[in-house]
Amino acid sequence: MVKQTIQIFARVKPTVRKQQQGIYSIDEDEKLTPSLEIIVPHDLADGFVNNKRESYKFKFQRIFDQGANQETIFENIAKPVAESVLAGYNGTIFAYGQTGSGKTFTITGGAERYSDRGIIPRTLSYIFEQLQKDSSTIYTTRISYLEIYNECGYDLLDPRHEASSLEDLPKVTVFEDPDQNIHLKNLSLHQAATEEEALNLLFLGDTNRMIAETPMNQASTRSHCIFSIHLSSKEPGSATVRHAKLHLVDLAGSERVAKTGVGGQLLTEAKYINLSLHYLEQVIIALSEKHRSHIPYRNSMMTSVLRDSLGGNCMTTMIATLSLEKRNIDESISTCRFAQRVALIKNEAVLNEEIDPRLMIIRLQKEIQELKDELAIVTGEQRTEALTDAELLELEKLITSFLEDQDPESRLEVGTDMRKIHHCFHYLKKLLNDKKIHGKSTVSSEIKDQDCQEPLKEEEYKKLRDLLQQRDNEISILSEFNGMGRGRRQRKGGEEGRQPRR
Ligand SMILES: Nc1ncnc2c1ncn2[C@@H]1O[C@H](COP(=O)(O)OP(=O)(O)OP(=O)(O)O)[C@@H](O)[C@H]1O
Repeated sequence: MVKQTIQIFARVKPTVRKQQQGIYSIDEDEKLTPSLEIIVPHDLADGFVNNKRESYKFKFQRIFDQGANQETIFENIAKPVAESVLAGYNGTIFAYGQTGSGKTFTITGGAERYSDRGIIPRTLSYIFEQLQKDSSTIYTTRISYLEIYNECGYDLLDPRHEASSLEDLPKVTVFEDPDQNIHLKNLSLHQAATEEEALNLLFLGDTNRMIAETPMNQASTRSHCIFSIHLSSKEPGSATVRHAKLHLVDLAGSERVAKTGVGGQLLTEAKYINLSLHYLEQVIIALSEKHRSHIPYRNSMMTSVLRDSLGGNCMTTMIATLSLEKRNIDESISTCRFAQRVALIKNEAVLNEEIDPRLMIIRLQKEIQELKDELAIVTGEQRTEALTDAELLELEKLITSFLEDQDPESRLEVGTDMRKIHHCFHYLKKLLNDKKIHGKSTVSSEIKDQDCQEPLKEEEYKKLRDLLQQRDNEISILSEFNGMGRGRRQRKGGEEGRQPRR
């Protein structure tokens, strides 16, 4: 588990007019936590005598001044997050700032020059480069692109997007499972095997993105957009799969409604944007306060979707985009204040590992087969097939000789092969039934008969002994009679040294 507070960075958009200089300064002396000082010009102060503060200082992990290019932003902000995603952790990078401050430029990039590519295309490029290098792991990359417009979710990769108006498209809805995991219904996931495929999905989504114009920004995006890269990885032969999500979030502008000077549809949009940003702020405030048990994630779609990114299982980074011009001072201070609160939020990122049940079954089946093979080696038998006719015949011969063996200690040796043991029982049962039903003479019945003859043998033995005694007597008489007393044999009881004739 990695415990980390949300990392906050500031990026200052290049100003057009030189006169804007002197509004802010960056203190790089404090190397570890540089600070940004915003100076409120005197002419903005209310009235002749006032107690208004003249400057505000805010600390950030790093502050990127006007000269910072897209490569620097990627290397310092996005690359470390992409690396943790490759290692199996969830990551989020979100850009927050007023309209026209450079959120889209930072997250997606500018369309004019290749070097203006933003965090999304550079991250895709970096991730696919790393995946290609690592041949020891199997990776699957899927992309989703969600737009939240007026508090409704839309799938920017829905192929019907171009043909249908926004209202006719199925809305993406949020639902929570019993384990409080958030799922998005109607949001498609597209597999991308290469960087090119992933970039095509980004371009498709950007084309479908809701664009409206306001007097303040001629190409101002009026919706929140979440480009997500879902990365699954597994080692060959392993049933453990790692899942990591990287959300790259371009929030709608945070300017105040009054300042935009819009009405009608655009006013409605601005209200929704302000409301959802207000709910985001509520969540941030609740999270930054200690001992708050309830966090109002459910108030808006955006906070529900970003639930894990805010105070959950995620490594999150915020980029405060600032357009530090005189007229934007208030907005810039407000953006920085928001960032300071965000910096207090602690996240706990864990490795998202799970056992794939499909792979687990395959692994267990393999294990069973291995055990069967092992057992077969131990018993010397192939246990998976039915016994052959030859094996059955052999076994029956073995049973017959066992039954015929008069030695009470004799054993029927069939090994540990359960098929043979079962067959022995069946065969014995069959023999007994045959005897009972048909009175057939069987090996066992013959043995029984032999057992019954035992007393007869004893009788015969007695008879023979008597006969021998009689013969002995006769010989003695004859010897005496013929004067052959020397040849007379000495016998105890007339039986010693003689074997009865059978
Ligand atoms: N760092 C930068 N370098 C050069 N041009 C920039 C930079 N940041 C922003 N711009 C330019 O400023 C204009 C407004 O920027 P962008 O559209 O990114 O703002 P935004 O914050 O996304 O606005 P909105 O909230 O309306 O979506 C664009 O023309 C963009 O190319």
